[in-house]
Amino acid sequence: MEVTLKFGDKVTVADVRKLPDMEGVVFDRKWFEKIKARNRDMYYMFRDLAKSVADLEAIKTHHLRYDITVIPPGMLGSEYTKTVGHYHPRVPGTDISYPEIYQVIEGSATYLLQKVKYGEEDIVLDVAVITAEKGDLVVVPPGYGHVTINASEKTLEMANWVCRDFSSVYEPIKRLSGASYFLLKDGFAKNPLYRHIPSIRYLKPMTSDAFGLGSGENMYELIHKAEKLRFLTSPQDSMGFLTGVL
Ligand SMILES: O=P(O)(O)OC[C@H]1O[C@](O)(CO)[C@@H](O)[C@@H]1O
Repeated sequence: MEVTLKFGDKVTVADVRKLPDMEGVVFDRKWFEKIKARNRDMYYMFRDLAKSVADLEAIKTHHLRYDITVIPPGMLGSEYTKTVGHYHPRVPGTDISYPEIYQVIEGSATYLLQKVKYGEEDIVLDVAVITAEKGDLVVVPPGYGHVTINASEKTLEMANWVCRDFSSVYEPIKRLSGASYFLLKDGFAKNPLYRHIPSIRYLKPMTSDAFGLGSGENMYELIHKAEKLRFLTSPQDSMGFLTGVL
């Protein structure tokens, strides 16, 4: 059965990540092998949303994309449900990778952000964990891979703005069977396949006023102040801001 979202006047059909898509990134492998054939839905991605034709034009002109992702609560065996996780490629002609910004619309999200040594993805230089609630914002700065975990009992609905000109990079996280930490019922557990993992830095999310939004205002509205999203498409011009977000 199709899962849909009405945004503006348009109804969008979800891209669905199913349990077999989590192959290789789940902590509890025994559980995964037993259950993967069930092919159950894990999360729903509604990509490239816009409230009007004019907004979509503006979004495309600024090389942006606005997505909503819905992650129902649940367990992957002993691990909390999560996204597969990925990195972003570098902006052409630079050594800076594309950043991203998330906002929680409903529920609670645990964002795990990790920076690895260039060319040695099993050596982690920094790990930050940010728990965000409704209205909170989290910027994924250049150089950080990210996984979103729903460690709550409610459905998580979150939005992201990101540059529309690239595809995410999945291979390093898949090859290492997940991110550097897994969130289990009794806390974070290190992924033994990484050679070096630092302790987690627990950080706070940004609030909407950091981007000139009203309290709890949806960051979709930033399309009407698109200069505030320029750091997503030309991060090399906003490194002062981006190096200070974590
Ligand atoms: O690509 P993954 O790791 O499954 O994560 C999905 C999320 O990433 C995005 O592609 C944005 O980075 C969203 O559409 C979605 O929230």
